[in-house]
Amino acid sequence: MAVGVLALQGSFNEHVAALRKIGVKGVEVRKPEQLESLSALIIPGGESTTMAKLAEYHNLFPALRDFVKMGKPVWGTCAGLIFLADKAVGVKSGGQELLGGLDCTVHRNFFGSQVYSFEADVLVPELAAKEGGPETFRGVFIRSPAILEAGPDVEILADLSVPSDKSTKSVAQNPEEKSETLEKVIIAVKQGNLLGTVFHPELTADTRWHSYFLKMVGDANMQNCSSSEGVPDGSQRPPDLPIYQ
Ligand SMILES: NC(=O)CC[C@H](N)C(=O)O
Repeated sequence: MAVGVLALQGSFNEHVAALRKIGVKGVEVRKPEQLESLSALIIPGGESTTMAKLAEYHNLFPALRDFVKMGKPVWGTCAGLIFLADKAVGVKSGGQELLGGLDCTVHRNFFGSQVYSFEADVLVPELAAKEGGPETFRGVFIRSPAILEAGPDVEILADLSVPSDKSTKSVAQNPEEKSETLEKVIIAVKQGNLLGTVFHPELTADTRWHSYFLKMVGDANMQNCSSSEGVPDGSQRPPDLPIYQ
């Protein structure tokens, strides 16, 4: 199985390293034709405006959009999630091109600028159920977006309570702070074969999100095999799944 990692800018090396830890080779993608042989793609965090400009420069938009439309699994982390969303607010003047596909509206810098980056333990029951380990995951939020709205087909995997005045400073300085006026913002979603996390699993030692995505890829491959003509026989077996450690 070949999993691509969009390698225009941002934390693509860290995703490749996380994949290697779970026995999967990540292929750095910089050209449209490289997508043809891939079964899945990770779009890393970084800076979504820059990523869009580079994708435009390398003529990647048509091939990336086709990849999403074909139903191949795609996981966007942070800037990658913004890129994958249908709609983004809080963007630079003049807007920015999005890949689209994920039926969400994201706020590009919901928590504020770099100084308001923070870490917090987030409860992700789905991840714990499928991958085991602790119920929480250490979320690294760097100039993080948040998902403001999600469409009816979007499954919410995790949310985070933040002060309802969106006082980014207090979230950043004390994410565990108890306040009476909290509101929940969505921070991880799944829509069919698309996965989005506003935080950076590739910057932690916990590879459960990568394993979770790889299972989505395995399931998608199985579906492709069983929906192909005839009764599956030995020759139609899905590609071998990665070795989980
Ligand atoms: N860490 C990140 O990926 C930050 C994303 C950033 N808010 C953007 O606009 O792209």
